[in-house]
Amino acid sequence: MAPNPKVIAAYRAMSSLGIHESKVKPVLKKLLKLYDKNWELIEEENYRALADAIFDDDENKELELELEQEPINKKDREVDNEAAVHEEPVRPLKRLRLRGQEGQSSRLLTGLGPSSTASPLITPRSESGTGPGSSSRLQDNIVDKGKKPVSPQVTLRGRSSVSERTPPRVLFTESAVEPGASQLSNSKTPHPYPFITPKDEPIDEIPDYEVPISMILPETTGKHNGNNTVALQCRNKNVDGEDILPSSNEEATSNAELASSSMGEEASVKITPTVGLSEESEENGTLIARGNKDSAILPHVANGSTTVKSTLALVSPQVPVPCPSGLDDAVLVSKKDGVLLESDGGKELGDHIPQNSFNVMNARKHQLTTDDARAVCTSNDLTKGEEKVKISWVNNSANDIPPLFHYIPRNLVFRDAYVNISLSRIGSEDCCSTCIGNCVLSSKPCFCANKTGGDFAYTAQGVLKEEFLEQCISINRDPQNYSYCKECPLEISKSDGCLEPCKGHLKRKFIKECWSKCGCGRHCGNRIVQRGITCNLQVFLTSDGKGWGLRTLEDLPKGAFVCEFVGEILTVKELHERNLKYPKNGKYTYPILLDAEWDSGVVKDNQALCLYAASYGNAARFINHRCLDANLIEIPVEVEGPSHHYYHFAFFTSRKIAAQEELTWDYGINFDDDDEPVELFQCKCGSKFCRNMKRSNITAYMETLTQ
Ligand SMILES: C[S@@+](CC[C@H](N)C(=O)[O-])C[C@H]1O[C@@H](n2cnc3c(N)ncnc32)[C@H](O)[C@@H]1O
Repeated sequence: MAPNPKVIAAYRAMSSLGIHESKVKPVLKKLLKLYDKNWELIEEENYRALADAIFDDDENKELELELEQEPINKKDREVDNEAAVHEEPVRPLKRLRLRGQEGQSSRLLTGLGPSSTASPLITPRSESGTGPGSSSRLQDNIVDKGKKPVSPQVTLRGRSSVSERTPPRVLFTESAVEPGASQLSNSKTPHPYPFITPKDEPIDEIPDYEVPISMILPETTGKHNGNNTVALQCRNKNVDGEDILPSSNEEATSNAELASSSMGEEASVKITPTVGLSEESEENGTLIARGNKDSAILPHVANGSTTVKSTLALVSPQVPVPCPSGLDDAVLVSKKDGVLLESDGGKELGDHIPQNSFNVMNARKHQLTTDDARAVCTSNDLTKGEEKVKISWVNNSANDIPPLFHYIPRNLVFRDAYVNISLSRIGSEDCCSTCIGNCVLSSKPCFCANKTGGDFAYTAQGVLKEEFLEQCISINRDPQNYSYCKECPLEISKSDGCLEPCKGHLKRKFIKECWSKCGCGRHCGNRIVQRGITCNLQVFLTSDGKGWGLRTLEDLPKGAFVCEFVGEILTVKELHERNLKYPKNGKYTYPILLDAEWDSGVVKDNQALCLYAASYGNAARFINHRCLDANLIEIPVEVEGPSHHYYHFAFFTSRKIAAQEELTWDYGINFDDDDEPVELFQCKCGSKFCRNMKRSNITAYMETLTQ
């Protein structure tokens, strides 16, 4: 193959600085990966980024050597590094390195050097090595959850050691912030969410967005009265005031409309899940679709665009609330015969646009008035009426407010994700079209129970069956339950041509719920997650330094559905692009991979999906991590169709939970994995099984040295 002229030019430029080709090659490779092969960035200022990176690499090696020789003399270096942070230029590579040093100097310093490949690695990572890939993961701000078994600490019920439990599903950025500090505080505490910088803006200028919904479940039901002023910690009511489950089949209403509906297999309306925004259009508040080839089909929005008014979830009357960066990211559009639709109410504006164009959603930036803000605060409902129940929040001082985000009760496609929901894709074996009433009460489980081993996952009381729950818990704790893709979409998404081996995906047990193509009624007991949140939750500031958390205000039985993790549906490629973008904006992310079927063959780009809740999400974004003995467990739930590329990520209680207890789940982080490319948070879960103990102790020890 002919040598790439750009590469040759880079070698030449470095050679003129006296840098040998052998030094340039590995660093250039990393840089190409980091910049997504954007040569312009590399060539800029006569290859300054490349030269910087090579010098950094040299420095790293020197420091590494020093560290080996002089482990205790760390304090001086940290002072130097701190100074370097202050004069740090905006180049991402350098910034990342320095950021890493703050928390874990020696580990990240090896990121670019060949020394990192020298250390023997443990299965399965041993196959991959840590050379180019590891630093790229750092630069991507992606932390995969290590899978390698590490020093066993505790053995649970004869299963694998606690520290082995490292499901690789939640991705955190290293810029995940130090929680707990007030965003509005004027103290010197580091700002917990750097992208939410209070500005001196009048409250009237707070931008607001109306976001049309892309995926609407048929059971989206009543809203509570937003005018109610709710005292903190009051019990929420299901607004419909209805029993969640009917006590008998007779009570259950059949879904006759659908079963006997004239809506045939092809009667769906195509909804484009995506739209791009032009900067120009954003400025004047109108979002112009750039178009997208993919479509989703939704049966229940045949009358056009159903919209959800999504506004900033939290405001304070005294405080100007800036719009977090990226809030413009999730914008969806619906297509209806080329008619221009206005997002509030799906009103037709009458202007026809060409058939092959997607609609313009008038996502005007609403001015949030002081009255609006006051209403939000007095109603103290994080959901702003989007859920059946209110979710209150409490703080310790007027200055503490949870991070700003758009509350959405259902996942929304950001742009490219292929979420094909159509009646025609639901085969007769994927639904129970002949059922009537409540399937769970029926003597013979219907087709929908096949996916859960021929029996329903739920009891007639609407909680998970003990056996099913225990199986899910044990699967999550057993590292044997990982499968590995031949070509991992996560690696492919980096599109740098050098694929690392798949790091493994947990093979989970799915729940399949009855849905609209089923004959049963909306009160069927096999429809739990699709009903949304029904329990009484509250967001609160934790007292142990984890930042905001979510708790229950009522006793919850074992196996009860609490909430699903809701966010924007991104392709992993889009996630990668965001991660490259966000360091610039100082934004943190916490995506969840929907990776249940990635090992099943080649997964198309637009089908490798994740959920991203930084800008658009629900109450689940406040659930903190607890190692191993968390009181929630995540279970994938199939609702709208048999696809396992898109599914719901639902949280159920893994034991009885008393009112006021904080809700936690195990993010699956392997804190002991020295190969982890980025520093996560210092775990303060308090569990006796805490996997971060070793590191906590080391950090505490290092802190005593620097005092
Ligand atoms: C999904 S958010 C949870 C909500 C978050 N506490 C907040 O204030 O918005 C994840 C972040 O919470 C914090 N966190 C979660 N679990 C933690 C734990 N066990 N110890 C310390 N921090 C934790 C970390 O900062 C992490 O990046």
